[in-house]
Amino acid sequence: MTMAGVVLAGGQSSRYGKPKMFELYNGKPFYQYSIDALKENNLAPIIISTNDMLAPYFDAIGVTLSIEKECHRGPLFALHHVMKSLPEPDWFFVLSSDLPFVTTDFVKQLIAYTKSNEYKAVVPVQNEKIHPLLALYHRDCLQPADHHLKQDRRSMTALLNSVKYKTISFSIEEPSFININSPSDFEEFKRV
Ligand SMILES: Nc1nc2c(ncn2[C@@H]2O[C@H](COP(=O)(O)OP(=O)(O)OP(=O)(O)O)[C@@H](O)[C@H]2O)c(=O)[nH]1
Repeated sequence: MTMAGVVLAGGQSSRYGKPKMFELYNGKPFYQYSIDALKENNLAPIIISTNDMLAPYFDAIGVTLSIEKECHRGPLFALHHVMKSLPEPDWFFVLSSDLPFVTTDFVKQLIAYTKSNEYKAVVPVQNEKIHPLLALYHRDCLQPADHHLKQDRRSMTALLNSVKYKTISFSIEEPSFININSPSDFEEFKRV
């Protein structure tokens, strides 16, 4: 079984006011935290899914850039684009690029559920909230994703509603879910 890591880093960061994936926490850009959590689980290849405007600013050593022709079409479009361009991997571990507290162990815990052939996605839940942007998708999701995008349905939830997926509950203390949307989010979480 082969598994790729996909870091979603092509958003608009409108709430942040500048491209948030390059914000530094302890001297390291946010997107690098996601790469490291995937790399430390030996996932390969590691893909940064982004667009033409942002691509030149990533330190791309040891990773592959996947550049969307049309930008800002959302995470489902990005995942579909990566799955189509990479015929090899069975599974794709998707992580946003705004998760400076994501852990290697969190990634490892989800990977453990891909051993069964029963599920086409493995998605974590915290406090009853589902987190499709820190989740695993099987290659078999490509066809339903294609179908939804053709109908202009762009949400990951639409995809999840059309495949059998496993949810994994995490405690309220799990820090991996802390995503940074605005400068005030960042200030608050640095304090905590
Ligand atoms: N490749 C790619 N990544 C995306 C796209 N839209 C969002 N993302 C990424 O998905 C993650 C979650 O995005 P959001 O924070 O919800 O949206 P955003 O556009 O980055 O920020 P806002 O404009 O403030 O909503 C981030 O890591 C984004 O970089 C897209 O169209 N393509």
